[in-house]
Amino acid sequence: MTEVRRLLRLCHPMRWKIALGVLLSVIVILSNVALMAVSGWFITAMALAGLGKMTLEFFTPAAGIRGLALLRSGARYLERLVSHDATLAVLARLRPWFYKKLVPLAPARLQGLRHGDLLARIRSDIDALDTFHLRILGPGLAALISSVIIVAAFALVSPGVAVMTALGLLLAGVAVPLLVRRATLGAGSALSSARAELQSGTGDLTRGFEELRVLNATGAQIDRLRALSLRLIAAQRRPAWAAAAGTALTNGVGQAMTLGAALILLPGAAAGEVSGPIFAMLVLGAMASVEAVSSLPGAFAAWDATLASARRIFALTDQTPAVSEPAMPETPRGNAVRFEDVHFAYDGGSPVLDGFDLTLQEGRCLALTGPTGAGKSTVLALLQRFHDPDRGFVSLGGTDLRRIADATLRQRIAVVEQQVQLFNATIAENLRLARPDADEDRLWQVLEQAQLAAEIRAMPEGLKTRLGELGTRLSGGQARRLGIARALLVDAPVLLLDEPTEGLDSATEAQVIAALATLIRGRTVLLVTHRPQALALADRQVVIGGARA
Ligand SMILES: Nc1ncnc2c1ncn2[C@@H]1O[C@H](COP(=O)(O)OP(=O)(O)OP(=O)(O)O)[C@@H](O)[C@H]1O
Repeated sequence: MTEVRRLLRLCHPMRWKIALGVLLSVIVILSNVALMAVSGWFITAMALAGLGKMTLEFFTPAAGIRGLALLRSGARYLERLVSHDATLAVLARLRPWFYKKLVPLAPARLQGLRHGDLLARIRSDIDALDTFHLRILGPGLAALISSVIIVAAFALVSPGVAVMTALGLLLAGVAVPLLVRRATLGAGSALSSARAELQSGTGDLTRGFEELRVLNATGAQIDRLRALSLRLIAAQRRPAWAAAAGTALTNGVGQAMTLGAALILLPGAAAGEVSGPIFAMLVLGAMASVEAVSSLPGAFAAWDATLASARRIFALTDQTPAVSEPAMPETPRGNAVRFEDVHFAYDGGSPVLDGFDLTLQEGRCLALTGPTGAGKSTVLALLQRFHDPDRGFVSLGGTDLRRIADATLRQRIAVVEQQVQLFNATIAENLRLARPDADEDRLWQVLEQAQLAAEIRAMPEGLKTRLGELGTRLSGGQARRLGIARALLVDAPVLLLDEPTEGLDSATEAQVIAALATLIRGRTVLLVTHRPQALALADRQVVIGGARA
């Protein structure tokens, strides 16, 4: 139930919109019941008046019927408008909320998750949460409020019919939905995991088109996708069946309520205590009143899946970040880097660093080399404070990283990775991630320094060229140099270079090295590389997992 409380808290800022949606739903339900009841009364009264058995003032009820019909349609339209607006507002709030929660968890706590799984949580699970107030919270409240009003109104005319209606509504609004919920128990987690699997399978297929074609493995992947689709359909089947059966049962209860009202009123009608028009009014009113609870079986069918999605989301956001912000942050004096007796292992694994020492003086460039798996990237990760050492400390300007605020550290350290992360935006936008206020002159300046300006000028749209997903419109060397331009824009005094020329041919490598030579000037640089050309940039080389050079 804690998930429900937490979902309610997330909906809290939208409470007035949600309340307005509920109010409009109540108006729809009540106007419908009133419309049926008044129509029943009116038709019977007209018939009796036609037989000369009563006199009838025609205009008021006829106008009332028209008014109720208009009210019902208008309120239904507004209810849809308001409820969907509230849903979109909730979703618009949930996505950034979730993303903000993820940021401090990256990368340490998200490494175990596949890209597709994360995407599924951001997309499907968050989307599934809209069910909570659109199909569960709103209809549940509207059902409760309108049921109470209907029963109270019936009680004024016939306590017997009121009691029967109350029982009918309890049956259709509580017992039937509980049955539906029982039938769908466990289906929710199957559904959300099938959805996530399909999403990540589709992602693999679209990202890996080229490789799959070359490997002639497209057929197998499509079969996998088909199997995942069938799994999703199978997972959807049970909740769909249960909801449909629930609707049928609810309608059945509605028919029984009609019959029940007639049976209760018959003796009174026979004795002349209940007039014909009142008889028709109550019978049709009882029939229509089941609408108050008719959406609840669907709501309960969706309940399990919604809670499963909520659980998956909260499981992620509840994780504590791998590192915490200092209570009293200090400003590092200078930019020298030191690792002192650093011991580190990834979550319970075997030690990666075991008493590691390193001194990098301010303004120097140190190359870190060593065999694969020796821990070079781990050293860079520790210096970016993605993790804290298990023992020993890492310092910048003489201050332990644990005492430096995250924002200060990000201003001090720029990174150029082997795989430069580019976004499906323009070149200018990709650059301005590093410095949103940089003007065009500044962008061209860093592009010149990164030896990329001429190539971008030759593109028809220049800085406005869109890079495509993951920067696919650029060659490997261009992407690297764009990464270097971005790092130049950060203008941080400390620079981490992780295999910046790996995988490039020697001509492209020479271009990238020239760009790097500009970038590292005057900065404190830790360079991870095996490439002799890149090694030449360094003043000193340290071999990790081997002898000191
Ligand atoms: N996120 C992680 N979780 C668990 N173990 C990890 C993680 N990242 C790296 N490792 C392990 O830590 C060890 C050091 O890895 P690291 O990537 O730091 O080495 P490296 O020297 O940079 O290797 P390479 O030259 O291949 O990039 C390896 O055994 C690796 O499997």
